[in-house]
Amino acid sequence: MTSVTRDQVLARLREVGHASIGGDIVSKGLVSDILIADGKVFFSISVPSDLAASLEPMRLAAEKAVTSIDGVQSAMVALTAERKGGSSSPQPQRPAAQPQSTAAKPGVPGVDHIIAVASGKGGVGKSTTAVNIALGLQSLGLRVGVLDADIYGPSVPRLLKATGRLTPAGKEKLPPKQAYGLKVMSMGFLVDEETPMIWRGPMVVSALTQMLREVDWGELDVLVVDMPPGTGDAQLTMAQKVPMAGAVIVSTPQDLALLDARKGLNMFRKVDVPVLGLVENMSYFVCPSCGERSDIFGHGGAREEAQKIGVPFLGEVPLHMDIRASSDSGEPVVVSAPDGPHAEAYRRIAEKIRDSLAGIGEVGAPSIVFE
Ligand SMILES: Nc1ncnc2c1ncn2[C@@H]1O[C@H](COP(=O)(O)OP(=O)(O)OP(=O)(O)O)[C@@H](O)[C@H]1O
Repeated sequence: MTSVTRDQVLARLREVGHASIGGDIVSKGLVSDILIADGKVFFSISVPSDLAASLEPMRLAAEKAVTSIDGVQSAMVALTAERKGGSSSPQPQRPAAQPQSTAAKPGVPGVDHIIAVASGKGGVGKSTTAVNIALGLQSLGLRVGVLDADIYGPSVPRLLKATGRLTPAGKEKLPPKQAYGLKVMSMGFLVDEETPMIWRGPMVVSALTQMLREVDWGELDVLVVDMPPGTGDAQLTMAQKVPMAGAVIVSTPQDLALLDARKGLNMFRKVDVPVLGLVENMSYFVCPSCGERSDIFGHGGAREEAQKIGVPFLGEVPLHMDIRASSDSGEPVVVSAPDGPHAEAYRRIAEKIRDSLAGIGEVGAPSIVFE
């Protein structure tokens, strides 16, 4: 396959412009975050947010121009309001300064509720919790999708045994993969594992908005977004840009993790996304042979923390070999052992989430505009 270069991409993009920006997008310095991986090209065009809707034809023209380069299989282009240059991560717009448009565009047509599953730090079992909650919601009769927004280490493909690649084809919306009845989309389906991490940071917001808008999600009651771990700029920007109905924070009982979880909570509060509650993962350990329970991390911290800060406690999930083994083999415990106690724990959490979503309705979702 012919390898595509950044210069080729820029040369072709010099042919794309719009009267409202007064020239072509390259000369105006509007193109950033160019990522070329395996014949696929991703990049952002920075535009004033109030012009984003009218510049959609320009975005499509840019996509088409790049797709016509020999060796390019597909192009994904995002219009962003971020400035080119500066730090490697997108600069969050402070919520206080950000007007909430009353003429918000619908987030994802056909998707009733988007919920984020987040954690203050990595390795607390956020992705495992996200997929099991998604399956729990599905077992309650809801139509559910999973969007893996953890572009630094997408683990949903492995957790749901949904591997392989997806190739965007021109204007057609990308069909999500299917796993255990869930519709699934992950950056892992689009980008090579070797894609350097340094390229992924700036892509996080544009990649997510593309995965939301350019994937054929169909009709869904709930789309569960597995957020990247942490509470940095990328997460904050994402929480601002995705029209989320609510967030679920996953934490282990360790104090440190709880401090981190509090950061996660504050992040969503800053951008007016309701926190649906806290899940305590790896809450306690039950010895498989003797049945004795050990609170190895100091059990109960999340419940107390939830009470203290006034958010619902959604439930606890034990540290158990079966949860780990089923996750790691791509058969989450809710489907591999649906009658067991762990599946029951996730279903109970899912019930609480379903009930609080019913309370929020569509009216309560923040009106956040895609840029
Ligand atoms: N309740 C549990 N009991 C036993 N193992 C668990 C449990 N929850 C998660 N794990 C295991 O912990 C590891 C990390 O889980 P997972 O990938 O879900 O975490 P994460 O917070 O999403 O991590 P990262 O921040 O790296 O994306 C996995 O091997 C998973 O199987």
